[in-house]
Amino acid sequence: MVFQGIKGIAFDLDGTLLDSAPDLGAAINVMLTDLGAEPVCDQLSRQWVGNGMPKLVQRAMAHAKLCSSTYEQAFTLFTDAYAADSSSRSRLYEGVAPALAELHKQGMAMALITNKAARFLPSLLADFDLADYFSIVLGGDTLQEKKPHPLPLLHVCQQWQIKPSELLMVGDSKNDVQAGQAAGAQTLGLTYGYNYGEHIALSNPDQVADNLIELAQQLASTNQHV
Ligand SMILES: O=C(O)COP(=O)(O)O
Ligand SMILES: [Mg+2]
Repeated sequence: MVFQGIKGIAFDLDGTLLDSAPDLGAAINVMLTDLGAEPVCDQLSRQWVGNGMPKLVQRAMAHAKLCSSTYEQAFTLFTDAYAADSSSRSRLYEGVAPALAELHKQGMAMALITNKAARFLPSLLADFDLADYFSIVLGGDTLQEKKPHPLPLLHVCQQWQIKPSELLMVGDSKNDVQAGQAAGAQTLGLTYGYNYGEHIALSNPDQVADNLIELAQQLASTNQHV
């Protein structure tokens, strides 16, 4: 990896730190079956994740050919089901826990920038022991814009008083890479998450990796922190 001068890291959540698609898919299936549609498999619904919960519900409804006039009801069914259980089927990806612990030990500033609705974040971060790592947590509905817009990343840079070029955006989706590129940040794309079935290399991040295991060691040797 060739990252230089990194003073802070912004991590994406779904598909990057947390394999949350099984719980998202289960809640989607509650919504679909309650509205009289067939449930879908996890492999399909994970391709709908990435642009926030309203888009996830809309993509599921379009697939099931449900009338858009039932959207409000569908959204409530989905969010109620996800609020009831957002973590029992989800798992941290391999290497995430040791990488975050090592970066934290190094004193690296870390933020979470997800497109997931903010109300679901406190319990998820607690359930997976992530809450202490992030000095800033932004959901998809925290600010006026969400990824791929650069605003959340620029907000983090402003809070930390660092230049965008000193921020590393780490994510699994083209939304993360595009937000990073638009902000002027450095970008790391992960190969294992949810990217609409596309390889993350097609979005041209500065680097591509299969996991986070080596990130902490490499940043420790080449960078200073805020
Ligand atoms: O909620 C989504 O659509 C995706 O969330 P993410 O930004 O953490 O990948
Ligand atoms: Mg993601």
